[in-house]
Amino acid sequence: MSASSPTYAFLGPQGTFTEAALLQVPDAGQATRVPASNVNAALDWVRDGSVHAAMVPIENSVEGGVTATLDAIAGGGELRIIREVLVPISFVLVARPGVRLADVRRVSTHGHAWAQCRLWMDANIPSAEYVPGPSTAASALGLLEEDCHYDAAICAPLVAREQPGLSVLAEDIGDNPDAVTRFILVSRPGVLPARTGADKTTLVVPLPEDRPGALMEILDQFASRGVNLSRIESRPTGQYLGDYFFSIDADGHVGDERMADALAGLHRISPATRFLGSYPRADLQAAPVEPHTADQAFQSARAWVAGILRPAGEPAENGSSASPKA
Ligand SMILES: O=C(O)C(=O)Cc1ccccc1
Repeated sequence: MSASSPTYAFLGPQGTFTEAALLQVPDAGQATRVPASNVNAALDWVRDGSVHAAMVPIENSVEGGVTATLDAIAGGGELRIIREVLVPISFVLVARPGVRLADVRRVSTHGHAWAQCRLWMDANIPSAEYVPGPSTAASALGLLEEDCHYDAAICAPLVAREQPGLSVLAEDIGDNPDAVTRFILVSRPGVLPARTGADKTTLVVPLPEDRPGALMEILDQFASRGVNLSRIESRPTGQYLGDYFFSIDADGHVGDERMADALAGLHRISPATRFLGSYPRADLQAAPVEPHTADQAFQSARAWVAGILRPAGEPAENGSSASPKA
């Protein structure tokens, strides 16, 4: 891995929506791009230093969180999200030339693509059996293999255009024409992306065991500091039945006083809370901030308490005295 040109892993092979997301990263077009066969492999390459960063899907507007990614970043060696990318998604149904829609019995694709084409499938090939694939492009390319055991695949229009061995049986088969998937660029902990004023923070918060109201306490750390949540999902830790963590996206940057204070509160309640990064929002939308939760309000509140604690007559760090002038 050379220091000058970055190496990026992505959920491959070529032609996945994840590759389209990676190509939105300014230097990715010229960078070395390495396809991974699954999200875990891509993230392990980041952890062991074989790549600088990996692009993986995290959430889509129809199915919600991509659990493979939520689980993979929640455990193992620490990782940091340094960027998010939004990709509008449209799907096509492809098959080998000569195969007709009426011939299709088994269809392969990524689970999130299948979930987003359910209505179309029910209306057009109701008896089709689903064959889970590692990615949309992997399923499409699988059709070209000699021993392929399915008849059609759901993938991005680009894959079909670039593969002469595939023909398009149907276009725009997604149930929601406005479907968008969110992808994250993940690196090892290092430099924190600068605060832009329109940022997002991702956290993993283990639910404290057997404590009534624990979830409410967690939520209150955000609510009482004016921090809005844009995603919250519970996931089983896999350790034992009933053991859960929360995967959370919150509006703001750890450099914002209200977010830093909320994180400190979370750490008191759930010390194994994991910080997964603060990074610019893809939509550049700044969250509205009430005056009483702005940085200045936290700073003046801290100064007020410090003044109470300071021995009488001792000047504050900025030289002013805590006691009001007569
Ligand atoms: O399989 C792909 O092409 C991916 O990049 C994962 C995915 C699948 C469905 C919608 C968005 C992303």
